[in-house]
Amino acid sequence: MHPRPGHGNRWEILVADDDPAAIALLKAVLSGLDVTITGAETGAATLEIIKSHPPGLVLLDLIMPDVRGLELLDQIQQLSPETDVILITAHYSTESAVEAIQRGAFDYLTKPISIDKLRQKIIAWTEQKQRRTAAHELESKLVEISQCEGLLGMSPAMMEVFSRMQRIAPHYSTALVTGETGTGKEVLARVLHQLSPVSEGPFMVCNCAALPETLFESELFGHIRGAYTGAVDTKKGLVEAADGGTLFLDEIAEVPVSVQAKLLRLLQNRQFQRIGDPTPRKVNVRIICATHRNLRTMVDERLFREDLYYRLAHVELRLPRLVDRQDDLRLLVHHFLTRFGDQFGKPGLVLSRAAKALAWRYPWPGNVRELENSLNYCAMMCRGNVIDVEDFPESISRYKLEGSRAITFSTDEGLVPLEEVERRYVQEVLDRVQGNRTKAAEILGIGRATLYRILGRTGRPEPESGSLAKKSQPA
Ligand SMILES: Nc1ncnc2c1ncn2[C@@H]1O[C@H](COP(=O)(O)OP(=O)(O)OP(=O)(O)O)[C@@H](O)[C@H]1O
Repeated sequence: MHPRPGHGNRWEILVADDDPAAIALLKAVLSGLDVTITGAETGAATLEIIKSHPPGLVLLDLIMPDVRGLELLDQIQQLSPETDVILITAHYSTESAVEAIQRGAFDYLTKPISIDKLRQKIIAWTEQKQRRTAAHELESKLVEISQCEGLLGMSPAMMEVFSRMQRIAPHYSTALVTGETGTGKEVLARVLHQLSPVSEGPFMVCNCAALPETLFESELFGHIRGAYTGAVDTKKGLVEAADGGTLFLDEIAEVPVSVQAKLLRLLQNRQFQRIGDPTPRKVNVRIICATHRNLRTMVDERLFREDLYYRLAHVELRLPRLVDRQDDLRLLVHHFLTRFGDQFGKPGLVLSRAAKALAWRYPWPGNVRELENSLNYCAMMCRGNVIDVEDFPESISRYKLEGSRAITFSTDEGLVPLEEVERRYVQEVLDRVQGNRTKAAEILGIGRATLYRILGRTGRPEPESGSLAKKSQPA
């Protein structure tokens, strides 16, 4: 548990001292600060308070009647790792101060205590504690959201997706998930289902691209016996199977135009008919559709019904390309390397510097799926537990630096700011001189410090690329 500020945002401090006069004195000295102070005169009383109501800080007298101060320090830390301890002793010795800090004490003070010094220390502690608590809370929220059912991400773009998803999940009846191939649309659909009120119900997947037109309708809506040649039995479709849960229609753009009207009826009224059966049926189902295609363009080309498009586009979640969220790359690489390291019995699997540089500059057109498959391959191919450039599939390891990468000035979201263009150009020049920063700075006519500043702008870790040329350039 993370001790929180006590009443009215005041931090709680416990003074553990066998001398009641010393407790009273410390209470008086700290009375003007934004803290609440309690006292304990024995080790046992101290531990009782730590167990029942852990304070943010303990001012611990090293000499207690029933237990050695350092032992008490250990016990406090075991019971409440987030509680800080400042040790107070009458006799200063460097060894005991060092030992106290090594054993995890936050600070060390000797008697007689200077009132000014103590107040300064407590003020500094409350400020630091405030910062640590805020950072800790943000971090756990991020981790919790990022790990939402295996949909990893911590980039601003993914944070925006998570935030939208959390707002949509309780209320949507139909949602559209868009994004390039391999960006995680199906994973997102599963998370949306998990977050929705029907999470206990079934999650049925229909891959619209995998079904021939003739089978599509029957697969989706079912049929009755004798409805057509070969329909020997009455069969429920996916729509009915998903009743009480979610139907995921992957590759919705591939739904034959002939079936789109029936799909619209399902979306509008939750009504459908089995093939050959005139009775309309009702279902209680949430529908999530996904596509990597631009449905708007398909509407203009009359390949997709406009009314169906508007019904779907009403609630849209768009997943960014992997290349546009490089902050996630490190997270995903780590995740997949851990997974495949376990799978192939190669714990502690890592990328060499050159491999890292390659992974960071390769555009990953197949997005997370391509990254996952490639790292799976690398984990299988590498000899020890270090993956090098040549362990990557050839299409990636032979990815040429020179001339192969056009600097893109726009992303899916639109044109990019000048600062980003500048950063990309600097990266391009750096690539062409095989990571030689002095040479790159010379060509660009800027100092090395400016070059570092420009590269550092995204906060993205820039692996050293000096050794890349040797390892990753095609023979
Ligand atoms: N954010 C993520 N965190 C962890 N794994 C992910 C993430 N995004 C995608 N993946 C993994 O990448 C692979 C592809 O994901 P998914 O099938 O959801 O992509 P998709 O966008 O539906 O692809 P397609 O358009 O080709 O159907 C899956 O194995 C999935 O587990």
